[in-house]
Amino acid sequence: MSASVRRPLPRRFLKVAVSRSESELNTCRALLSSGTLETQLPRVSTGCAAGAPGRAPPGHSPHGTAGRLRANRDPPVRRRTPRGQKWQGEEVDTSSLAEHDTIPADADTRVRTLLILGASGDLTGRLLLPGLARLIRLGRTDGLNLVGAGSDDWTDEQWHERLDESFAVAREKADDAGRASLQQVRNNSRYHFLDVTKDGLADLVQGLEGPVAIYFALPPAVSQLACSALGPDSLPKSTRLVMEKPFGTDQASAHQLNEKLAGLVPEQNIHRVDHFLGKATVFNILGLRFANRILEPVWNNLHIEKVEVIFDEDLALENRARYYDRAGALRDMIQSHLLHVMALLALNPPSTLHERDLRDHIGSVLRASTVDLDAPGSSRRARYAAGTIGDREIPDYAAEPGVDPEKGTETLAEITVSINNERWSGVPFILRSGKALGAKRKEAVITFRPVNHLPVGFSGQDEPTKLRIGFGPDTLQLEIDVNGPGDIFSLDRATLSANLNETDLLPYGEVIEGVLAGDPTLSVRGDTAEDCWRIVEPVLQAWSEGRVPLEEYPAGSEGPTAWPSSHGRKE
Ligand SMILES: NC(=O)C1=CN([C@@H]2O[C@H](COP(=O)(O)OP(=O)(O)OC[C@H]3O[C@@H](n4cnc5c(N)ncnc54)[C@H](OP(=O)(O)O)[C@@H]3O)[C@@H](O)[C@H]2O)C=CC1
Ligand SMILES: O=C1O[C@H](COP(=O)(O)O)[C@@H](O)[C@H](O)[C@H]1O
Repeated sequence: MSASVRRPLPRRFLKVAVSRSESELNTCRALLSSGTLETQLPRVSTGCAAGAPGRAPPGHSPHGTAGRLRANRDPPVRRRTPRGQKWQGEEVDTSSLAEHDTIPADADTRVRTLLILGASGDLTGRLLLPGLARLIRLGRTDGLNLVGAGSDDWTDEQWHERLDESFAVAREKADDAGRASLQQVRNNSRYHFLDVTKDGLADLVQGLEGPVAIYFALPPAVSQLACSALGPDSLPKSTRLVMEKPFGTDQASAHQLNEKLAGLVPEQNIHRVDHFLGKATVFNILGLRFANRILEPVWNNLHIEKVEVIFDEDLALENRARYYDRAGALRDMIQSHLLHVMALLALNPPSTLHERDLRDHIGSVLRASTVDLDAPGSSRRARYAAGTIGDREIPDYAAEPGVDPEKGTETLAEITVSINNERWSGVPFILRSGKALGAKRKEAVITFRPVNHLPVGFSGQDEPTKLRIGFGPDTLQLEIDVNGPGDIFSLDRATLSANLNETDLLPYGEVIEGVLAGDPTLSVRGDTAEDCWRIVEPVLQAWSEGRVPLEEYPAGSEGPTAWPSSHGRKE
């Protein structure tokens, strides 16, 4: 059985609006610093984008939730507001806002210049520039200047060639206006030859039209050196710093880096990138959970047996030995991305999708999370050997150029996380990711507990209800038991399927749009970045001490046969 449903993807950002006069805002700031905020702060307007889990008046929606989400786009209830634009909407009490949530003095905080460091690198060419190009094509970059910099002595012409290459797909799909915008950004863009680990970065930024966003598309160690080379107060406070993953190499170094960055600009202006937060389906977990009445009441340890977040790739090393052989699957994917997906699956309902509410809730889940190393199978690791994926011959990982086999880097990792709170105590969250697997499997699977009592008389297999949220293709599948076929007393399996809608942007485009608008909702907050390291560090320690064996699997297989998660794919 299969039913297909398509409906608009919720637009999901809530903004604190700048609808008060500057003098009122200054009063707010003064009250905040004097500590009298709670009783005296004037109420400022906020708005909720369509699809945020706000309340529609009873009877407002003729079509259930989807209708309500659509209705929310129309005044007078709420209007959809692109990120970074002003919102005139209903009033909410902002008395819980902490200092970092205050509205900046400069009402026009939109980034004017995007400076990409590492302009010749792989990330820039393959992911950043194509993500940006789509934003430009759709007219969502609003007079942005683009500047490239790097340690290659490139001319502007060479940089323009790179832009032409990376903008090509967007240009093909663009209308006349989109093509003109892409051409304008490209023609106006300049390249600077710069070793960012030495002096010169601050001077370059000072010479650009601000606010400037500096995107550190650099090897992590180089990014850290570049930040260390920047003296306190060397950058305008409105500067945005965009830090790629991995953020530090462990909890202590992430903490140090946080301190360093805090000396440069306010936390609100630091964007630690996790591009998974820019994936439509990942964020759609919130729409699914909080805009539908049926899920939240059963979304807890009374009804859920286990939660799996799986990201099996059929890609192998792809010439990334220099980075990957030092990182491995646990750091590359689980620490950097899957813990956040887990947090979105597990967080309590936030009051709004404002970054403060949302990131507080994400932080709270991660603070409660641990890996219990004493539990058997709480962490597993393996490395691929030679094999075949489709018609591709994959060499043994250990024999790949640039790999040091002695490092014992894992290409497949799995950990079981406990979220130690009232809602999730006792429910295992199994996070797994790996390379060179026979088939892509990118999904979260929520397995429900069996019914309390199955009426006697049914025949056949009673299987647990499962909800699968696919992260590419973006799908939703609910696997349930039904009667038949043929015999009404027998049980059979049915799957209700929906294709989830895509957004207009690529994940990196979503991330960049947040940066340009000064909205850190899709960025990892500093404390959370440290917590992600804290969760995995005991595992890394146990592995480095050889307490967990490094297993092997042939490239193209499902992973080690003894791992239960190697067999969970839906046929
Ligand atoms: N590539 C990917 O798919 C992904 C990458 N990332 C992250 O993005 C970041 C960049 O990765 P990636 O693009 O793959 O790395 P690359 O090695 O491909 O590119 C790094 C860039 O940094 C430049 N660079 C190195 N040292 C200096 C310096 N001292 N001053 C100025 N520029 C310098 C390099 O220039 P030169 O070549 O001249 O040395 C190059 O342009 C990393 O943090 C990575 O973890 C995150 C997700 C995916
Ligand atoms: O950050 C990373 O993500 C990719 C997977 O993300 P996707 O958006 O390409 O699906 C992964 O292949 C890579 O190893 C990792 O560094």
